[in-house]
Parts: sequence; structure tokens; C-alpha cells
Amino acid sequence: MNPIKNPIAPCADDLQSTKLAQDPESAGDIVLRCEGLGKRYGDFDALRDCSLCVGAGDIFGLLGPNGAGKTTLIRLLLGYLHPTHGRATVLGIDAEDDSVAVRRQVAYLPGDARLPRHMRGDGVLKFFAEMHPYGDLQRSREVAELLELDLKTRVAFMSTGMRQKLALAVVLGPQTPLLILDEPTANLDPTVRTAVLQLVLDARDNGRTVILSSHVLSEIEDTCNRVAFLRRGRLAHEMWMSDLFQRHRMTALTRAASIEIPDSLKGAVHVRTRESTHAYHQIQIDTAGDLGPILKWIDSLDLKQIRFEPYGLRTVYEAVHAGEPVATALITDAPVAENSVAENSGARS
Ligand SMILES: Nc1ncnc2c1ncn2[C@@H]1O[C@H](COP(=O)(O)OP(=O)(O)OP(=O)(O)O)[C@@H](O)[C@H]1O
Repeated sequence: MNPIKNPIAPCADDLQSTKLAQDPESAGDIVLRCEGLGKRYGDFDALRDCSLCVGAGDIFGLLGPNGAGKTTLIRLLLGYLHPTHGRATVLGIDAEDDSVAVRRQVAYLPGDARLPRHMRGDGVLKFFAEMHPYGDLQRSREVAELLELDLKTRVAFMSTGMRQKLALAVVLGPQTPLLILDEPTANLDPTVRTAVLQLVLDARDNGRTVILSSHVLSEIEDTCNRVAFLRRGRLAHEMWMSDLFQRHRMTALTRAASIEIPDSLKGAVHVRTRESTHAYHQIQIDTAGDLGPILKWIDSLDLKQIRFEPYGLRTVYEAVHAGEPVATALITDAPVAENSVAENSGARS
């Protein structure tokens, strides 16, 4: 599965978002927009000052620890909650003023989907297909079949995973412009998870925009082209997955007390020392962008035991979770000097 970067890139950076916010001709590329959105309970901010936009065709990942504010954000977008600050629009419709119109454009799988227990699977699909303006019973049945769900079983007698499959068949039937999935693969076995993620990619290929909230980082990596990290009710970081895939981390040993980064690579390489003994310094080199010139430079260094790995979403997630800065060009986890191993190792050796 190849994550894609939306060539329209309507929300690539704040400048561009600002431009789009002021340019009605470009508004068609934006499916969802939040401006200073917030939800306060008493003196607690479940969500605070959240501004973001999601472009047409994005699979937009929402990440964050338990209680970070993901569900609050989704419920504000759908008008189930009233914001205490700011506003959200979906396809240009204000989520608070006209939540019914918003919900007509959205298929939403909540994290705690509840289904009528007395009904059989097929009855549930019929019920929801009739209720939703984009309802498509045939499509819902196809999804159920693909997920190998027996639709003759009553909901009350279904296992947790079967109920999740049924909820997915309900939600993946209507071909709404926007699909919001909160933990869609919860309680599913690995094979079904893969099938569900493929359905998400199919939805994107059919021109739909998807918001996917998940705690499973590999799922976000495999499907999303953009990701937002929430932390303690704040939008802590946003990134394109294509930028992440251009980043690599190398771990190696060196005898050298300092490593000079050539001017041409400054900003694309970040070096830090992890451990030092009397003989060796263990260093980490984080890279961003074209590896060609970086590899040439690395080849010129006297390094031993080199290990190269892609920079995974987990690394970013952990940095964000710990409240550490995530630099635009390179992800750093400590305020260390960029080109001095000696400076960093001195305290430890
Ligand atoms: N009605 C409410 N009254 C007070 N606090 C609330 C209310 N609803 C949610 N919260 C709080 O808001 C915060 C954000 O909750 P939210 O459900 O948005 O988190 P989440 O990121 O979806 O978490 P999870 O990953 O566990 O689903 C939590 O601290 C939660 O306790």
C-alpha cells in the first residue's frame, strides 16, 4: 500500500492555508476547516485553539494518546458538540449552525458504535441505508460480505468483532464526500484489519476524503497522506507522510570526537551522541531529503557498525507525546549542537 501526497496540497502549510482561507476560488479543494476551535468543560480544555484544514482526497490521520481530544474534535466537526471557541466547517457548511446538513455529507463510525441489538445484521444495514441520504444497501452488503460477516445473526448474538464489522458495513456503504472513522479496526483480527484499510484506500480512490483516528501507528503509516497529532487538547504537530518517508536514522560507532557537517548538508543532517566509551562514541545521524549526497558524506566518515532505518511515525509520536519540539526539516529529540560530537559526549565520557 502506497501512501500518497495529495498533489493539490491545499493545507501544506500555514501560509497556504491562509491563502486558501482568503481565496474563495480555492475553497472547493478544502473539505474541512477548523479555526481556533475549542471545547471547554468547566475549567478544563478538552480541545483548545485547534486550526487545521483537510483537503479533498486526503486520508487525514488523527493521532494522540487517550484523552488527547480526538473524539472531541470529531464530535465538534459533526455538530454533536457545541464549540466554546472558534468554528468548524465541512464542505463550507458551518458545523454548529447546520449540523444536520453536515451529517448528510458524512459517514461516521464512532469509537463506541451502538447498534440495535434486537435486529439481525441485514435489518441493521437496511435501516441505516434508508436513514442516510447517501444510503446504499447493496454497497453495505458487499462490504459485509467482503468482511465475511453473517448478516442473518442478531446483533445481540454477535461477537464484538462481528459488531464492528457490521458498523463498518453501515458506514462504508454510503458514498458520502467525507468519511470519518474513529478506531475502525478495533477488535478486528489482522486479516480483517488489512481488508478494512484497503476499503479506506478504495474510498480515497473513489474521490472521498477520510479522517482516520487510530492508535495503531502502522495503520496510519500505511494509509494516511497527512497526520495531525493532538496532545492535551492542543494540535501539537501536523505533517505530510511523504516528508516522514524521506527521513532516515542512522546509528553508528565512531572514534572521532567531532563530526563536521558540510555546509551543503546543514539542515538536512542532524548528529547527536547517544553513548560514549573511552574508545567509541555511538552517534545517531538523522537525515531528511535526498539520500544521495548524504550517503556520499557518510561514506567519507570513519564509521563502524552502521545501522540504517527509516524514521517511523513512532519516533515522531514519542517526541510529540513527550512535548519535545519536532523541527520542520529534521526531528530532534534533544537541544544539542548540530555538528559537535565532542560537545555532547564530553559530559558523559
Ligand atoms: N462531557 C465531558 N465532560 C468533561 N470532560 C470531558 C467530557 N467529554 C470528554 N471530556 C474530557 O475531554 C478529554 C478529551 O476526550 P476525548 O474523548 O476527546 O479524547 P480522545 O483523544 O478521543 O481519547 P481516546 O483515545 O481515549 O478515545 C478527556 O480528558 C475527557 O475526559
